[in-house]
Amino acid sequence: MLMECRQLSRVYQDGDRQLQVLKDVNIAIHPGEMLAIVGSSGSGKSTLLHCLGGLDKPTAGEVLFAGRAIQDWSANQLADWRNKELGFIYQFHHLLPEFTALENVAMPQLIAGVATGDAKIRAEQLLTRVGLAERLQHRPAELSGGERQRVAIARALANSPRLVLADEPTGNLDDTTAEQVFELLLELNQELDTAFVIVTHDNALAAKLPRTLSLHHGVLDHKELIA
Ligand SMILES: Nc1ncnc2c1ncn2[C@@H]1O[C@H](COP(=O)(O)OP(=O)(O)OP(=O)(O)O)[C@@H](O)[C@H]1O
Repeated sequence: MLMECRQLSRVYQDGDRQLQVLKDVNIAIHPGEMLAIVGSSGSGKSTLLHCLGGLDKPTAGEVLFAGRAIQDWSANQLADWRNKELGFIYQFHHLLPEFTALENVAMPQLIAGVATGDAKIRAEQLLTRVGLAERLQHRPAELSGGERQRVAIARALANSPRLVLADEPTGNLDDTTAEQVFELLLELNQELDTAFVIVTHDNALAAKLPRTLSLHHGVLDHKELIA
């Protein structure tokens, strides 16, 4: 199993009130699979993704990556793990504005200790794969919204992660561009050994994926059995 949540709960303190955002969530994510998490606004989707990515800690339960409980790790261990094993894609691209597309995709590799020349070669290959061979030297402000998300996708894949977590990756795009970017994610999942978890409120896009989990007020619709 690549990643698991077991009886995951997250409670936020809201003044003197307790807000239960996730309740006893069980999920098992297999290597290389692709799944969507859907649910209405406030149902806990982003909180779940943050718990999977080690950006938020569960109040109760466990989050396991390759059998290891990540909630016990130090901030340094988590940062190193995120850099090497995970990729993140957000609704807004979060690219570094003063750097070119090529430099943005090379950056996670440089942080991981890859030599500059090798990082640039891989960045060029990835950007070519996502259709941006002619845009390597452009800065984010010189790219369209769809192109920026393609750079963000290439960046997320730069260190060959085992898992990509995407929070509304097409949420800021028009329908046609959203569909194209979503198709690209599907193709990349087929080509690579990388699992993708995609949070979306777009049920039509989610329906294209082999598996969809639905959150309602922090509870998964169909509780999954852990093997
Ligand atoms: N750090 C926090 N402190 C207190 N409450 C929080 C915190 N983070 C999220 N919440 C609350 O938890 C609930 C779930 O939020 P979350 O962002 O996970 O929902 P979501 O399904 O991703 O929503 P959306 O689709 O609108 O992004 C919301 O009611 C939110 O206000």
